[in-house]
Amino acid sequence: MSLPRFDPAEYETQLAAKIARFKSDFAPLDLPEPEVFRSEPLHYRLRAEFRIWHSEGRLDYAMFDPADPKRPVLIDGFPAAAAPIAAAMPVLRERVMASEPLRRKLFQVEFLATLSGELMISLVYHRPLEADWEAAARELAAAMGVQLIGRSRKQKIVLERDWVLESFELDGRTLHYQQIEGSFSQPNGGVNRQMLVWARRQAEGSGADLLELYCGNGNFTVALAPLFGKVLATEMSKSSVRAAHYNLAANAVDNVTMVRMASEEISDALAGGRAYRRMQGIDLAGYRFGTLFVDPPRSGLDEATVALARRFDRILYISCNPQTLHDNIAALRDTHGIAAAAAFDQFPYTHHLECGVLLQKTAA
Ligand SMILES: C[S@@+](CC[C@H](N)C(=O)[O-])C[C@H]1O[C@@H](n2cnc3c(N)ncnc32)[C@H](O)[C@@H]1O
Repeated sequence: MSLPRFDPAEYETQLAAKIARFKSDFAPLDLPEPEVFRSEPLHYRLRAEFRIWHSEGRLDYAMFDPADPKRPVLIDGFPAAAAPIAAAMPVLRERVMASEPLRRKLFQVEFLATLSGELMISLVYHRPLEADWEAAARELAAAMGVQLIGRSRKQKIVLERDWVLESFELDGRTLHYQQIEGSFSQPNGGVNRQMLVWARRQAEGSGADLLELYCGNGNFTVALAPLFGKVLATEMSKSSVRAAHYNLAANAVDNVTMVRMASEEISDALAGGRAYRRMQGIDLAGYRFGTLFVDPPRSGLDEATVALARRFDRILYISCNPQTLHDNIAALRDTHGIAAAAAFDQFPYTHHLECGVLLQKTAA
């Protein structure tokens, strides 16, 4: 693997190759023709991080080629970066270079942007940060109009807030999402919107109640909840659960119960396993679950969660790893078949492909 080349002239050819591979790998599982959702060919990434390379008073953004990981590749810009990041990169570099407290032992820079135009920048150092850093950082944040965070070992300085607020229109609603520094958020904002639209289309008319696992900051929860009676949503990360609570309130979604639980734990609880303190007050018997929605990490569904999924009539599955998606669908093949499929090009110019499938029960 090497650093991607961002050449829009190659975009369609590369995407066609990924789709062809998806179709042939999944043909033995009777994959229906997938709907294909394209990315913007440039400026699509809302997250980016770069090492900082110091040389004789000069600073450069650097990336590392996995094929040659010791040699920094100095870059002038990053064509994949969303507009707020692309505009901020040269300004930040000049300002940091001109300021001793901001420049000294700066190791890494992380950007998190939103479609709504907000930007947060984390400056990561190999030294403790003191008052002179904070004074210079406040000036920088005000001049650039961004959220700024300083981090070093066991230290995190947040000047105003450690999150940005995403907002966009979806099927006639304006949705708002808090996205917290260091927590998961979808990297390609345009493709994420298309995933939400597709997932809503698959869920339409399913009624009954929804169980969602791996809900993160409630990205899909907020979009899907109005299509269901009640929703039980679970996620493992504390900061994501905090953001999810904020996002349910910010979008006036009031039919969701959120629990911080690993998928293995909720699968165990629903299989009648041990009593979990975090489930106290939740009337599991009061849910009429018809749909399971999952968006797991690259490792896919664990065995207990596959066993849980088997009990659902409809499984809506978003996956960032076709290999584990394939294995999970193969494991469910005796009870479920693929009713709809989609390919979302979240990661242009790489071999990665995000996929969506709707699995429907074919046998008890
Ligand atoms: C691909 S992200 C999807 C998040 C969310 N659906 C979204 O669209 O932003 C996967 C999420 O699963 C969570 N996660 C990872 N392992 C988990 C586990 N064993 N149980 C529950 N959640 C887990 C991560 O914290 C992360 O938020």
